Amino acid sequence: MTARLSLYRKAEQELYKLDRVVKAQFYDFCHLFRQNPEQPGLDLKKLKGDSRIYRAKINQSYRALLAPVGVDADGTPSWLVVAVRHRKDVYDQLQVAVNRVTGEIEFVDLAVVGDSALRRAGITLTPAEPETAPAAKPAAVAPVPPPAPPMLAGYDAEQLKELGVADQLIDLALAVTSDAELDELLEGAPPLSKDILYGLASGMSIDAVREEITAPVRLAEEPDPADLAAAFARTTVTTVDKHVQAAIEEGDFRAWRVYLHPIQQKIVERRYGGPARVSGGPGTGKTVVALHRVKHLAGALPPGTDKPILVTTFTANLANDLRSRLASLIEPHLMERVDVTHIDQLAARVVGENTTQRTRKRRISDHAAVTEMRQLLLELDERRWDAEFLVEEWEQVILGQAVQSRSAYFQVRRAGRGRALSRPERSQVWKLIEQLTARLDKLGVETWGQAAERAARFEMERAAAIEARRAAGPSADHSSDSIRPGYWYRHIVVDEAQDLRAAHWKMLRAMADPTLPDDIFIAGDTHQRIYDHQVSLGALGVHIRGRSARLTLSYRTTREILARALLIAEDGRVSYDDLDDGTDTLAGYRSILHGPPPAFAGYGSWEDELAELATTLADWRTELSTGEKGVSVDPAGHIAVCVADHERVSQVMDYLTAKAGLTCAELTKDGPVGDGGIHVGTMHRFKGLEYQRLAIVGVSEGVLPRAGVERYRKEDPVRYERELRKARSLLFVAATRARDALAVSWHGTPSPLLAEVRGLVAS
Ligand SMILES: Nc1ncnc2c1ncn2[C@@H]1O[C@H](COP(=O)(O)OP(=O)(O)OP(=O)(O)O)[C@@H](O)[C@H]1O
Repeated sequence: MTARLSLYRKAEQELYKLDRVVKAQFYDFCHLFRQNPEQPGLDLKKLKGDSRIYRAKINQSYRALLAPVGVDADGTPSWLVVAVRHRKDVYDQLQVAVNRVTGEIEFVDLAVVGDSALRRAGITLTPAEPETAPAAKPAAVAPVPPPAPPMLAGYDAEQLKELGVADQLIDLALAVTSDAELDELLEGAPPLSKDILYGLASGMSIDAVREEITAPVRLAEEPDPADLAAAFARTTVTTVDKHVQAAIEEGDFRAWRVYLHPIQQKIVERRYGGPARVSGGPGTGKTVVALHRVKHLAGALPPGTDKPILVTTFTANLANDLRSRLASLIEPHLMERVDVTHIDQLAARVVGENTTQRTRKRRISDHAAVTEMRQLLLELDERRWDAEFLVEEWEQVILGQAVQSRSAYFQVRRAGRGRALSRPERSQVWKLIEQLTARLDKLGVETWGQAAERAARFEMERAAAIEARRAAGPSADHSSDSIRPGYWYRHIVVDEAQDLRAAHWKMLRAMADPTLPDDIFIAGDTHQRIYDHQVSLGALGVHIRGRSARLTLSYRTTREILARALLIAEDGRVSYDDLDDGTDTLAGYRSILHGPPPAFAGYGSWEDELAELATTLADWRTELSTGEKGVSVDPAGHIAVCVADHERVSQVMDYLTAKAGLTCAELTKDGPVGDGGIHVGTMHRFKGLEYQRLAIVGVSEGVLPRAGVERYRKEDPVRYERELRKARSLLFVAATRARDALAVSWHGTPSPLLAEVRGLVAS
């Protein structure tokens, strides 16, 4: 071998989209190039504009653009493929550069920039292989329409340069006058330039861009712009070896495993003095960061056969998803060191280990507990209290704050509970809850909240014993101790953290040594909280202050979907907590993906709505399997229907199967059940998932929020607001599961949560 060859990310993405035959010819090209780059068939030539870029022939039509990036210790020259494209799209002006902020190699691609933007900035591209005589692009110069004011008129070249925009793009960026022009300019732009310019165009202030986008990726010292070898060492590339074929065939699906955004990378690799948290809107890669964090931590473990890393999340199906994604990211021997368990399962395990078969109880849902409470109130002929209110009071105040006694309950803060309770009322509530717990006990059952609280207590006792032993010093006699000598886990990584209960946090806190760094890593977004478990981590001993980071760039959802989803989450009146005592926002949350605007439509009846749904799903299925944008997909598992409640799941599935001949699988807590291609489930089940096309149906008044909520409007306004916010978050979670297409519909009167979006669609 006389040359080493690597692939720049952009080139890899271009390859994904090429025809199979060209891909195969590219593999042959790589083989020949590695043998001898100079062989005549490859026709290696420098571009005229940038002496560091060469073009070489893949076949009659396609060219690889390459840059020599240094020589290995054994004297082998190293080359980087920066682009793969049709020869008519190769221009002499293409350039590689070293970014002055990140020090990474950047390939600036003006070939995809729109003509009007190029002309406005006075740039003419010269084809490297002209068909006949060299011609400017475009041939016919249409008069440039009178310029609209430039979008970034408030900024100057020096500012863009300082932020890290690639030099070649600066004049063009300052000249663009519309979103469409900006999209064209940035399609082939290096990632940092893209982030900065989209950030400024979406209204972020220059200081916010500097702080959130540039600062996290700035090298300590300005890099040498001429040192391509050093820049190459800093750049993530794919090595072209026998595995490249598999990588390219896998396409975009592997991207998250290989290319972290520099901000994601920083969060993953940092050493934290204590618990740390990453937040960010849907699809910004929080789970991806959490998984890479596990990889990073697992790679640094001392050898062993134990499982010192816990990865946990809210539900069984999300835990399954994390497990399979992690298995595709890390080596099997590291995977064996990781315990992936959903939080209730973990609590159940702790309770199981600390109790005997005889004292173990069957777990019931809160819903079942409300039914028991209702029965109890009936038997007592107690009409002053509402069963749901009492069970919530128990869950959120008594269990949530680990209130152990009646006198403690008199003192406790009941923040967010709405209705105030006098001392005599608290006394009545306490008594009724005592009666309920006695009743459940007799039945041999407990709620998941009770189990979590018990687990927390067991673990806190264990942690206290460990600390006491530590305080006593190594020479003390521990022979009669019944407690295991150490903490369960060295590192804990939590995903979907916004929905964990206070008791879960207390349990987790007690399971990892609080004196060691990198103990707990938390990923979550409070805008997506769909259960009633609001906590203040600091008060539970999980101190994240000063160790929080936020992601703002969505990799999942198109800008069109995001803009509508934001109107659902934030109507200007709602504020969201940051899992501590501060607030969180979605400021700067943005996407660089484009797609059709989501459809919002109302129908006269449920039957009409279902009929239209069937047509939409059939169209989507055909479009995906016939290769939209040139890439065909087996539509199974890529299309889903989301509804507010379980009853509607059955109605949708029955209709689609019986009347439209479409096969469905129901999304359950353990994932899809059945082998039908279209997944159907309640909004709660969609948490953490994503689909290429998604329909949300039945979004009518009285469904979201459910009709029962209305009675709290006067009775208990705080509760009313809480219910409204939960419904809002639920719809927000649902809408942001869609990658490319979203259709939202209702029959009769639409849900009030759609008011703002419908206003936008109508205007
Ligand atoms: N660096 C990256 N490169 C390519 N794709 C990425 C990257 N980071 C995230 N993604 C993709 O973006 C999508 C969303 O990522 P992820 O599920 O981690 O987001 P999230 O913030 O956890 O979302 P949610 O809060 O909605 O659950 C996934 O398809 C993921 O593969």
